[in-house]
Amino acid sequence: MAAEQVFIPPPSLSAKFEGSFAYLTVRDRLPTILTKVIDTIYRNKNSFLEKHGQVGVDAEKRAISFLSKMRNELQTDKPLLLLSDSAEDTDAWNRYMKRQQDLMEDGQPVSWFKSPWLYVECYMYRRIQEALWLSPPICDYDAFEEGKTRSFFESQQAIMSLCTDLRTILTSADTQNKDSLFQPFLRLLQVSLWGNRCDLSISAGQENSQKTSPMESLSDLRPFILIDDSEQVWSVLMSAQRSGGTEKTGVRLDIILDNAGFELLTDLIIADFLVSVGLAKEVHFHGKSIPWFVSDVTKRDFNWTVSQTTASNHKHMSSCGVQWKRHLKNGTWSYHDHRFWTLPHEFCDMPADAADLYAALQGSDLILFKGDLNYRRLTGDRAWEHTLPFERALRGFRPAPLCSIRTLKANVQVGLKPGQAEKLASQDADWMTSGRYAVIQFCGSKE
Ligand SMILES: O=P(O)(O)OC[C@@]1(O)O[C@H](CO)[C@@H](O)[C@@H]1O
Ligand SMILES: [Mn+2]
Repeated sequence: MAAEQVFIPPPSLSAKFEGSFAYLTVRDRLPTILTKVIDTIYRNKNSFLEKHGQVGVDAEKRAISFLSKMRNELQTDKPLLLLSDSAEDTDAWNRYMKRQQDLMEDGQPVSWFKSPWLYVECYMYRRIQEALWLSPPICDYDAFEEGKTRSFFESQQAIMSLCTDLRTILTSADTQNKDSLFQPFLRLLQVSLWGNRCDLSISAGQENSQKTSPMESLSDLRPFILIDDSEQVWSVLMSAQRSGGTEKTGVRLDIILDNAGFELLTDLIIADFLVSVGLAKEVHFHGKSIPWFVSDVTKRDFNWTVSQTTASNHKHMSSCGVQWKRHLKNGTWSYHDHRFWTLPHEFCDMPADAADLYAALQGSDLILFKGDLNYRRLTGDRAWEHTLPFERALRGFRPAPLCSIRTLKANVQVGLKPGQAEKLASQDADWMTSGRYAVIQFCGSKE
């Protein structure tokens, strides 16, 4: 194979690089998150007692002992351990550890500070789940639920104004003149983008809800969008219109969800808009099968959010909720939670390691990937040159036209113009990790 065809990607971000964002995350933020999980389980002792009797209290102690042991391993950079629960993905996790072990230099064991950041961070959340699965009868306890529901309740004003905006847009929408829908589309896409700032992992669980209506701040936030491929997303939506003909027009849209709370509302809002005006004929939502990165959406969060919205005494919120329940009931909307979304793999591994999911996504016309962790997995969480084209960083992960909708909270970013990163770094040292900047970054289907 000619030399230029051998494409060796740069190293994975890792805590082995002292002082790096990965290092600070593994040293400080992950132990903080883990301690909050332990405290939450401890505070729920009485409810476990009421619900399960003494076995519930024994289970609480058992889970806390597993988690405290893991925290010590993390803080003293011990080797990662094979998973010992017998879940559907246990073998996949343990095979992945072997893969990572084979990549370690000098035969060092895989460990918290020496292995790739993406791997060890995902591994921590899966070990939290292992601690609960090994502690019946509290196996299905979600230690992050309080934070996720609080984020929903404390974003009520923003949610109400967003639902009101949607009803206003739909009341005045001229669905026969699709071009007239471009501006509302742009606004709702940016609302969904900025909804990604409300994530409880970057805040290590600190309250991080949306207080004001995002619609009013879009123009102020516009300069912070470093890449804006909204028009390319729009042209994918319009192409389905032109080939619409007589049958039901609109794309099949897949949204790879990120955070519960306000961000999930923004995703449901734009999905409802696209279906209601005929730009999408079906929407597949993809969430997580276990609690993940503190605030990521699980099936329970998804269903709870739709029900809460429906039950609201705010008329526009409740009418949105009623409509969303209708979409779910008639199959226009569907929810999926494939295991791959809570594995540590880079997305370029999906064709080999989750061929069924990759094949399913190939049936999509447009895939929206929400958030920072999805961006890290799309690009492999590697120290790429900032000007590398996005499709190169995807390394063959091209199931369908896709777009990352992401606020920057980790130091990986590609597809920038020459000089753009240098200018940003001169203005704002932590431009890649503060969440102040964002991208709407598109990659079309393979030529
Ligand atoms: O995917 P999200 O919710 O936008 O962000 C996830 C995140 O907060 O967690 C990791 C840091 O702990 C980073 O990927 C990112 O900062
Ligand atoms: Mn998240």
